[in-house]
Amino acid sequence: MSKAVATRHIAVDLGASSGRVALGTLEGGRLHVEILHRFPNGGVPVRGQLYWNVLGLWREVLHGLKLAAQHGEIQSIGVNSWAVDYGLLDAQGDLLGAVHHYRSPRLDGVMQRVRAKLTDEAIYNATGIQFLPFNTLYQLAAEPSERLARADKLLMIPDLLHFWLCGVAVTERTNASSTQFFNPQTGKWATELLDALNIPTEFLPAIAQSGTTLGLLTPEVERETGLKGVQVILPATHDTASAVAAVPAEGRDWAYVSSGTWSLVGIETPQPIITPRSLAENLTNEAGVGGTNRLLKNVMGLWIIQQCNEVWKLDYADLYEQAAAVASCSTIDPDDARFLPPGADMAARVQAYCSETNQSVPQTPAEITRCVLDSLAHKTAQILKALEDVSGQAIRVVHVVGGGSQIALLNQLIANACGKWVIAGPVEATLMGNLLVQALGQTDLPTLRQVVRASTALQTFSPNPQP
Ligand SMILES: C[C@H](O)[C@H](O)[C@@H](O)C(=O)CO
Repeated sequence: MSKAVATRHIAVDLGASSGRVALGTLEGGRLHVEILHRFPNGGVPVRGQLYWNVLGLWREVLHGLKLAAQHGEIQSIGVNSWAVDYGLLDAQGDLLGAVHHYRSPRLDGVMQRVRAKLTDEAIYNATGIQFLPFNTLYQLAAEPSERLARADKLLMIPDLLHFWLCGVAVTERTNASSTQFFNPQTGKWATELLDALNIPTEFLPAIAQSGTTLGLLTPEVERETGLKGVQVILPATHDTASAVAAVPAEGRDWAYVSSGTWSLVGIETPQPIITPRSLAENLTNEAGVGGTNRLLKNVMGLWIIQQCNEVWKLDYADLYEQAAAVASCSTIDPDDARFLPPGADMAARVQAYCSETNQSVPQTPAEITRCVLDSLAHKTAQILKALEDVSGQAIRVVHVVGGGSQIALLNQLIANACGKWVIAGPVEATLMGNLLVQALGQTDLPTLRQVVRASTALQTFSPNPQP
């Protein structure tokens, strides 16, 4: 596999709290990643609702591409982001209004209304997706029908940026699978669910696989950035799918935690697992690279601590060091609905949960952080058990990838709670997965993961009772 000639690719990774433009160089079976541009992201509150500033993100992406153009010849570019959110375009290709944020209050009660109309079995059997109030299915159900009637195209966030980059409008499969109106068995949109809710389906684009070449940058983008002859190639556009592709695992007895704002806890299976048991566990089946299935569960993740720290303004490394020094006390269910919306009162919500459940109430930032990390570790252990039961696959090792893999305390707590070895890294799994799918196409995952292993230093945590 080791090619003598280096190839160079650009990955754009848009996360809920920040974005990056990175340059990846693949040479001799190793991938070198250089982050050229970092920028903040977040919800924009307007008149009681929450939106994404996609035009601001686009400006940052263009700036990153200008920097990339100074690095010589580049073969391709691909964009990934969080899932479920979308832009609507009119027949001229112009955005129809602002792009809604999945944590916006417009979704309050919508999932319940849809579930009262369609049975859980009908939705789950067609899609295999975890019931989460922000899934695209419920977002479309919350749209005014006049806005939907004017829409000519629905594009998920990375697909929207690919459209702006090269003028081609498709939906990449890993992101399509997050919507809860994609059927992973047929590989087609589950239009019957939308029909039943009187939601039009004509605006759904064709579904394309990761590794597909969409085309060259438009002349406008070339002029704006100075890049020339760069192909837009679809990575796994759902960030979690890119991260899972870059899990440095071998064999089959492993699970992953893609650890960041969200904690995505799952395993890879050859086929979707859609059974009464997987429905009862509310497990999700999202598409992975190379036709794999990601059987996983969303856990609220580091979001709770991030929101607390918006107020505390502490250095994260110091905060985690202090949290390691305090004793475990109480635990919360991180997926309790109260933790989903943003808010300066997040620490108070954690305290209220502890008080309502008759546990001791953490007081200091270190105690609250410890409580959240302990809770994430316990939740991870519960989900791994459910994944083993539902799939029949034994899990021996847990790979923690993404930004959260740098938190040694959390890795150790996960190892302890699960009684399994944890291998931490790479931190940049999403960028690596994105870049390697561009570089290697629909290659086999073992080859891709071999490159990740050759390019990354990993850390191992053994399960023991000491945090
Ligand atoms: C809504 C979340 O973004 C989504 O469920 C999760 O899979 C993700 O993309 C985390 O970045």
